Amino acid sequence: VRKGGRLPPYDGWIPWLGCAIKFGENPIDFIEAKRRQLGSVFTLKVAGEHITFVCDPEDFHYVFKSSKVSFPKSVQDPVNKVAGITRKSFNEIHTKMHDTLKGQLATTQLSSTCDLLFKKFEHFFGQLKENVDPQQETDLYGIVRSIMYRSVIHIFFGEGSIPVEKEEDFLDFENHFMTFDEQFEYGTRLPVIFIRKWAASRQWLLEKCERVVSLCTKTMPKEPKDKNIFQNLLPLIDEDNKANWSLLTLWAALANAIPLSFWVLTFVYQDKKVLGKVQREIDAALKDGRPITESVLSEMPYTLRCVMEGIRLRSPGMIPRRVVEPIVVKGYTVPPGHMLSVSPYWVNRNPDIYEDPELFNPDRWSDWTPGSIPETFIPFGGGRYMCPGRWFALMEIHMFVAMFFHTFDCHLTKGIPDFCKLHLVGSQQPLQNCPVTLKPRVIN
Ligand code: HEM
Repeated sequence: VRKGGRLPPYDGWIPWLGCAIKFGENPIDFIEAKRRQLGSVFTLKVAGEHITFVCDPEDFHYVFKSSKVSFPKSVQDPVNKVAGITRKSFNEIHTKMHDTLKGQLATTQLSSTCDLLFKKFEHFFGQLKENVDPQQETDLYGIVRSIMYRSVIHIFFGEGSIPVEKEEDFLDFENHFMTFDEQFEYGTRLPVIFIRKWAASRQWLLEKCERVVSLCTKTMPKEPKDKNIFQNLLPLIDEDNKANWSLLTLWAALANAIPLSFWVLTFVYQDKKVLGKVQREIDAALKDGRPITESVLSEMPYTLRCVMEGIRLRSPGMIPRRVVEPIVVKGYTVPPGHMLSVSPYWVNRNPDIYEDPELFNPDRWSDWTPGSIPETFIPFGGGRYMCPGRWFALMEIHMFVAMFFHTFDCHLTKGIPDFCKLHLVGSQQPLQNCPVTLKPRVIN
């Protein structure tokens, strides 16, 4: 600890509440306004929590690499509140769960998952192509959810685990999952009495997850290679928390990847030059109706650059770690108990890193090597507990948008919707529907 132990400058002078009211109105913009006012290290006092932000990329290692901060301690209480995982279960198995999932979704293991995902996407894209009415407006985000939810559920938990094939079952799932997801952050903080609808949806989902656990247990194959993703995790989990862990895994697998797939589609459809380049690349790679494999994906590098650029523009508002020992950043001492945080959303808009940062410009990724993640690109977090699903996420979004651009001509009748700045956890959601007209493409 530095002599004198100066605390970072702070905002939030109202006892206990701090700056919670102003912060709550628009947390994302509030962070940037305070950075401009207070400098690159500052603390927000928000309803009993001290959140210290570090904004200079050269300081990110304090958040991701230091032994003086803890990932488990930053999430164990929120995880208990939203998914009901007990502290004991969390502390005992979290690291094993993380490592097993990371192993299964590592780049070297993705090839069979990629083939399976293609089959699911092909099935649902086929259905959509048959039923689409070019005269009728439809909501693009709804379409993305309908294909992605169903496919990812099959991949993670097995076919029929959560009934989503029939339209009415799917709509039930969609409704409850969206409520759970939209109020996820409130769920980490507020007593259930203030978020009854959210609590009811969580209960509904937990009941479905009980069924997932029971089915995955009953149908457990002997060979690891024949197991679905959750079946590989199941033996690690104590009996009482199996459904809760399955809910958390399901949420993690869907919550970011789906809005991001949607944003990539909207950004590209709004830019005719980019769209033309993407479609030429995809049409060449998918000639003769080839199935999409990892190797075929690698023939569509420009499309992957569009994915990276979409992720850049809609990255999570905040990634926290709990300080467990005093840590000195730029001469300020951040005491134990604070959340030490970075904002991927804002670092991705840092003009020193990205020229003209608000512009959707896939070419800025021209020198990037797929399979690596630049140090300052932190939408997946960083360090020991960086998102274990990142390679799967990039693969699924890449494949999904490629199939979409290949299959449909799409016109956004009202342009790109605004995005919600109310949440800090995860990628931003669209604020309005996104009406589009869709037409199957005729490829010469
Ligand atoms: C583009 C989409 C995605 C983004 C932006 C994203 C982002 C993140 C972030 C920021 C974290 C916290 C990391 C940290 O604190 O350093 C995280 C954790 C996690 N992500 Fe992702 N994620 C995405 C997709 C996925 C997918 C598809 C899966 C599942 C296959 C997944 C599974 C997880 C899990 C299980 C954790 C918790 C890790 C732990 O508790 O140790 N994510 N993700």
